[in-house]
Amino acid sequence: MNEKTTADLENLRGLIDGVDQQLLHLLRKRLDLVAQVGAVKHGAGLPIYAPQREAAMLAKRRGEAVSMNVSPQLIEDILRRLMRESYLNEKDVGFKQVNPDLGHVVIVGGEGKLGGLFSQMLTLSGYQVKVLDKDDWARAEEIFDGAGLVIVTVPISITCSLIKDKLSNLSAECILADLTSVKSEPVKAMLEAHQGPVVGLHPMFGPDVGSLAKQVVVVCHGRDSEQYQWLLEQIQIWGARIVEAEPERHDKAMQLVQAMRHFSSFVYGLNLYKEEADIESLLQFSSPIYRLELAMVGRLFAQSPELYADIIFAQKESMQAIGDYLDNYSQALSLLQAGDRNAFVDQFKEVAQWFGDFAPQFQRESRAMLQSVNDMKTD
Ligand SMILES: O=C(O)C(=O)C[C@]1(C(=O)O)C=C[C@@H](O)C=C1
Repeated sequence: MNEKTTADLENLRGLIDGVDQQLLHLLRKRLDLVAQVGAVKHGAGLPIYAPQREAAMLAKRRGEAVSMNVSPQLIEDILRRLMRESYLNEKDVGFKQVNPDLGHVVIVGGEGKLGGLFSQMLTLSGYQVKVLDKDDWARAEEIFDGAGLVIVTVPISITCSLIKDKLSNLSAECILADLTSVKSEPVKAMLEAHQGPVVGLHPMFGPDVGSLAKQVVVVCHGRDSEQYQWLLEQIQIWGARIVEAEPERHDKAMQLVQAMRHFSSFVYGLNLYKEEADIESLLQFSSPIYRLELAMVGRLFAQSPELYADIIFAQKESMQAIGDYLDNYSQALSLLQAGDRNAFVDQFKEVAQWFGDFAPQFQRESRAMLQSVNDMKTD
């Protein structure tokens, strides 16, 4: 680089620094305004996530961007990222308490991560939360006394027996709920053990989400739904969407969404290990989509084996779904072994047709994810 180029670059970079600093001041200003919105919403009991406002705002800013010759996708990306920050900041103000007359809440297994998250959200909404963990059963009577809501969040393998053995003496006004990732058996166990209101919940997210905005909570109604309507409203104020489902339909979906999905990730990791793959060089040669795939598999092994064993072993019917996958894998492999390229292409087309409009939709969604993966690269 000659001296002039160096000086020009230095000058321009100085100006860019100035613009970035202005951006920073604007961000601070936006965060302060969002904090005020959070306080207003808290007072009025409005949900943290306002999809209509977001859609209207994004459409306007996109239009303005076009007229200023700025990419509309750029402003949308930036605003979506800022709104993610808003969810976190608005959360800190706390939430309206929908049912101030409720007695305290007991979280059975509250030292677990999901239990901890619910405990935090309920506390931020003004409820008194007591945790009952495995060493506290000697004090159980005292902890349950006066409770308005008991939430069970213990490993799936012990959920039903715990409900049956330990939760059959709750008062009839108390709401009994669970957060288990299968629903048929736990809801049945709760209905058998308890006379009062019963509801099965399945939060479709992990405990590290930060905010519940845009997350989904599946609800399986048990008994006396009018008694726990406030709880569903409270969850919506936290920003989550409620999806109602019959326990059987939910559990069937989980065989594919959870058991089969996690099991194939497990086998993928097992295979890399047995093949003695060199992760460093896989990463070096990986396309963004492969990196994403490796991240999806690798993150499994950063978590608790018991948790995944619990999910995978939860329903014996999952074995059928996993067995079908193995059969399809073998059949597809036999096309390859037979060198039958045409049959592979035909099969591909058949599946693509079945995916229909979802295929291009998933392609668009993954494009945005892949760009973020690329943005995160530092070398
Ligand atoms: O306008 C609101 O209701 C806000 O809470 C602010 C804001 C934003 O950051 O602009 C954040 C979350 C909502 O989903 C919509 C918009």
